[in-house]
Amino acid sequence: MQFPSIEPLGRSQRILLTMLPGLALLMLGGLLMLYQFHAGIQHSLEVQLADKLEKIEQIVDQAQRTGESMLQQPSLDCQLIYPEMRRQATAQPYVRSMRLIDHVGRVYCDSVIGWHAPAYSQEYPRTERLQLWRGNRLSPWHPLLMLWLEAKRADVSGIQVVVDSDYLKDRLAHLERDSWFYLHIGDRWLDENGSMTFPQARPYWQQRSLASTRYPLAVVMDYSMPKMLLQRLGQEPDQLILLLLFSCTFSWGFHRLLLRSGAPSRELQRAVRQQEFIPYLQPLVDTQHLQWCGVEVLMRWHHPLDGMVLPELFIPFAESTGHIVAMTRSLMQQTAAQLGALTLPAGFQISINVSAAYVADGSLPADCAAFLSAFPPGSIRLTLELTERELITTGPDTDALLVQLHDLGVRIAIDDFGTGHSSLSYLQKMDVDELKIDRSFVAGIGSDSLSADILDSILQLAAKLGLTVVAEGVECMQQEDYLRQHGAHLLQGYRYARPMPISEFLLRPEWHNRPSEPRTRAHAEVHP
Ligand SMILES: Nc1nc2c(ncn2[C@@H]2O[C@@H]3COP(=O)(O)O[C@H]4[C@@H](O)[C@H](n5cnc6c(=O)[nH]c(N)nc65)O[C@@H]4COP(=O)(O)O[C@H]3[C@H]2O)c(=O)[nH]1
Repeated sequence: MQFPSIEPLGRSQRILLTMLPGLALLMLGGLLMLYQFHAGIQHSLEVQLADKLEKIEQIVDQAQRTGESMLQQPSLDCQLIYPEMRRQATAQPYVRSMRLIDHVGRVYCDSVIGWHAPAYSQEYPRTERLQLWRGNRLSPWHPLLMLWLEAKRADVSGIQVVVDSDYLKDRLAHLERDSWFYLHIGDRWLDENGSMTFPQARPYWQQRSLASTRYPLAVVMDYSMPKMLLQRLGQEPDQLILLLLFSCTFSWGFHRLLLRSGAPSRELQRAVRQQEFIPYLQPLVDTQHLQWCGVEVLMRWHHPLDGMVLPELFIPFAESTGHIVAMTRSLMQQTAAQLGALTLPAGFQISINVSAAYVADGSLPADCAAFLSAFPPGSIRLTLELTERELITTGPDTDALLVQLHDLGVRIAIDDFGTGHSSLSYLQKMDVDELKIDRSFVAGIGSDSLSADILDSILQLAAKLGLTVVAEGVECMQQEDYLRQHGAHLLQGYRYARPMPISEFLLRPEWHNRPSEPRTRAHAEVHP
């Protein structure tokens, strides 16, 4: 058996230890997730910047093409060119108006109002290729983009192409919150609402910009990475939920691992300390009246992880390592504590399995005395069942021990009689009171003639030696009838009850409602 183990840690220490790896995983996963989100956001911002810059460059390209086409006209005399200027300003997308500037720096032809009266005319700066204006005479608060194209000809200095800021702001607009785009030209900024502004100085906000390689302009973005990360987390909660689930599962797995990490021997010691080996009782039934007149105490391991563990999975290991002594002592103490407080029927038999290691240990008589002292003197019949699983060393020491035990009123039974090769030699060398016929022989009743013959022989032998015979594994009426007719004294088996916890045993009416008078007589009759 693989022994599950719980280290001797306190509950809170265990919980903390269990949570730590989960928390570490959560933090690591969280950091990885944030890193992934961060990289995704950065990439998306770069893509958006590039996209907006490209769209704004397309607008400026269009304005430049329109201006250049005007400058290529053979004559730039205003009266001749004005209809074409007007037509171009109307027909070309994004272009709002155009102005031809003479070498003095005055507007002499405007696509909106035609040729200028000198009073209206004004000087325009002709050095900046691109400028952002807050507005002009016609719409003073409506920002405009001015593109200056110098003409390499004698009759004109150049042309100014005006682009409405509405087209630009539309290109800057986007849906995401927590980021803000600007068009930056010279020392001026146009935001996505179409206002001339400066980016606000906000704590924790960062800026990225992408400058055009063809024009003196840049698209700038103002953004808050923490806010964008939170927003992304809100948009994609499934990753976080998955991470949480994974961390919890990891913690749980670690918890299981922690519980299973001890060595088998240490685990048995721990289980003894925690009183996880608990007594189950299976009734012994007298063949005369078929009434409950005693119990066999059977060990169960109530493991906190694996639930109820049957003895065959841990007893052989416990016997080979010697832990069985402490385990049986604990079982005896628990049984005495729970049954000793009750008023049991007189002569109530309590059979306990005892391994060779306990016989050799030397503490057995004292433990039996302590067990008996929990009950009124003479009220119970303590029977120790010695199994043949391990060889019990016979000799003077064992003889002395058996004398000591008999002096205390303790009876000795040989368990699983007939299955091992030393059964008969035990009978010869030890002062035995009871034989327990193995359930394999009982199972053969009615079907296997060889088993029935062996069973008959054991019953005859026991009768000759004056020993009590207990038959285990009685499951049906045929077996019960046979055993009653052939001289067995006590019966044990699923026909009457399976092993059960003491609390359940105490609730069973079978041992409460026994008529005391016939029982006592029967007892006297069946027990030599
Ligand atoms: N098929 C069948 N089985 C029945 C029937 N009636 C009883 N049994 C089972 O037969 C076993 C009787 O105990 P055992 O011969 O002393 O055999 C015991 C005993 O050798 C050992 N054991 C149990 N408790 C202790 C203990 O406290 N100390 C020691 N050293 N060994 C123990 O483990 C063995 C198995 O114990 P359990 O699993 O409790 O199995 C018990 C019991 O549940 C039935 O009608 N049909």
